[in-house]
Amino acid sequence: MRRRACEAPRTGSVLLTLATSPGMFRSGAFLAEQLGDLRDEQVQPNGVDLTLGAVFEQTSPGRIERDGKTIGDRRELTPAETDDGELYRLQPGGYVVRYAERIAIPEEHVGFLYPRSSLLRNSCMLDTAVWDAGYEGRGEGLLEVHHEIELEPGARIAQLVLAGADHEGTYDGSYQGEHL
Ligand SMILES: O=c1ccn([C@H]2C[C@H](O)[C@@H](COP(=O)(O)OP(=O)(O)OP(=O)(O)O)O2)c(=O)[nH]1
Repeated sequence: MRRRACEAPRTGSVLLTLATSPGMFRSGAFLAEQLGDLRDEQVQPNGVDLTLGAVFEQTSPGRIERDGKTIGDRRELTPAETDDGELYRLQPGGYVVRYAERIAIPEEHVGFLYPRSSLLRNSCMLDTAVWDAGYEGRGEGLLEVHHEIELEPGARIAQLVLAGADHEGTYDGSYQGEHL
């Protein structure tokens, strides 16, 4: 049974009550079942870890207009061959990263992506946006590097969580089906 906010008990924490109600945030196991094809270590209690698929440096300006947008050109970086295998060695700056996993946000849900805390602890940040119901593709984010870091291709860098959500229509934007 779904509980409306106004029906939440007055004792205890309302936030805690809502966050644990059925239909709110789904478990990592539930999301993993939707996505399939994940390594065991990617499945977390509350979400699924996404891994580093590709890294790009933007090379020309983009544009956001009132009606429409242009994404700037970019250059894909090649990881260095090291004694420890392939590594991206990233100097401070901003990089567009593409996640390796094919994401599909089921209807009646919305996705939120967070950086892995080890990135933050290494002076890096991943900036992310909303994952709409019905979106399918391999998405992208902005990696801010504030101190040089080495990242292995396929390393876990982010965690996707899925929440139950009302919506009208499903995602039909320009990124639908990207990089599949
Ligand atoms: O960090 C994120 C967040 C979302 N997405 C995916 C899922 C989302 O559904 C889709 C579109 O995002 P958004 O709606 O923010 O794109 P937009 O800039 O508004 O473009 P459009 O209007 O073409 O959708 O991109 C990402 O790749 N990275």
